[in-house]
Amino acid sequence: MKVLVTGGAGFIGSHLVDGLMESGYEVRVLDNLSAGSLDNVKHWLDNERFEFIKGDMVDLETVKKAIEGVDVVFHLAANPEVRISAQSPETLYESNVTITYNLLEAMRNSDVEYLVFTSSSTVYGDAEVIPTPESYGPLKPISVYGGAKLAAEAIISGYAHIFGFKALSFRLANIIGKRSNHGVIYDFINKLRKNPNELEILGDGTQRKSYLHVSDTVEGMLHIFEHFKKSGETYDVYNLGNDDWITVKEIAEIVSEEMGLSPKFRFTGGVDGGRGWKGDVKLMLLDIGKAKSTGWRPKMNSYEAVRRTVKELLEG
Ligand SMILES: O=c1ccn([C@@H]2O[C@H](COP(=O)(O)OP(=O)(O)O[C@H]3O[C@H](CO)[C@H](O)[C@H](O)[C@H]3O)[C@@H](O)[C@H]2O)c(=O)[nH]1
Repeated sequence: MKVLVTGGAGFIGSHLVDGLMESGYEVRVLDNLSAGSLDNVKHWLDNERFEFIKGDMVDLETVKKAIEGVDVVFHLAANPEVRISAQSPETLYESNVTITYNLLEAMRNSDVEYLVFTSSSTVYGDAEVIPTPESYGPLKPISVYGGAKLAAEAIISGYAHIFGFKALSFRLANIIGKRSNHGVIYDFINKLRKNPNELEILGDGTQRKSYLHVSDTVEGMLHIFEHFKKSGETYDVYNLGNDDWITVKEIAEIVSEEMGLSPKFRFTGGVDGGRGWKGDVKLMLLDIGKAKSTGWRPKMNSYEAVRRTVKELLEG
């Protein structure tokens, strides 16, 4: 079976590539290397089952070429920064909606059977039900990023029903681990390397979210994909996260402890009631009952995943 991973040189994408290669798939990666790095997949470059294409999905012809001969597409290429919603909405639209539309247009006349998409917990906005199940609605994202992910989910479902392929969306919690090059843990480590005496925390530090290690994420995606293939469904959605959650202040404490530091915490206060930035969801915990009903379980909880990630990022 031949698989295309868009964004396969990125953080989650490269770990997924590892999982697929280890399972014996033929894997092609399409990545524009804007945020990803060849370094993340360099250990596969000499493998005859692996192929790398540097290209931008904004160009439809590039996408059409990349899906030639492919049975399954894992679509992970995206700009993951919720925080640029206010400054660069057009970037988020292009890198989440336009390129997904191009992929779907390319798939119309192709033999691709399955599309797996990484959506986000941010589609739920400030959910009134916590833990939030997939059936929660109406969905009111509070960031352009979350809106763009929801738009992408919606057109994927529409194309799947009209053009005869099957599609699966994962609404991911905050995914962390080795090779991540953005996000709260990465930021805290960099800030403390610059100034070990003081740590700036955006918002009021009470933002509480669920974090899932990338190893559990990839295991979940591959496990649930197999389950989905047997289900006969045209389109389905699964939350992927943890059963617990952790505050930003607790993350700051774990990062400081692992670095052997006791910095003074300086809270910026943030916006809109202590959020790090406009559109930052303050409380996020997904109901992962549906994912668990397939037999998948996260091996690390949010606290363990955070500690492990700090160690991994410090090791470099
Ligand atoms: O220097 C910092 C950086 C972040 N934060 C806080 O830490 C929390 C987490 O922020 P991240 O940037 O790590 O992650 P987000 O919650 O914004 O979003 C992440 O998780 C989402 C899903 O839950 C999306 O998938 C998205 O792509 C991914 O970056 C936020 O409340 C933020 O305010 C700080 O206090 N200080």
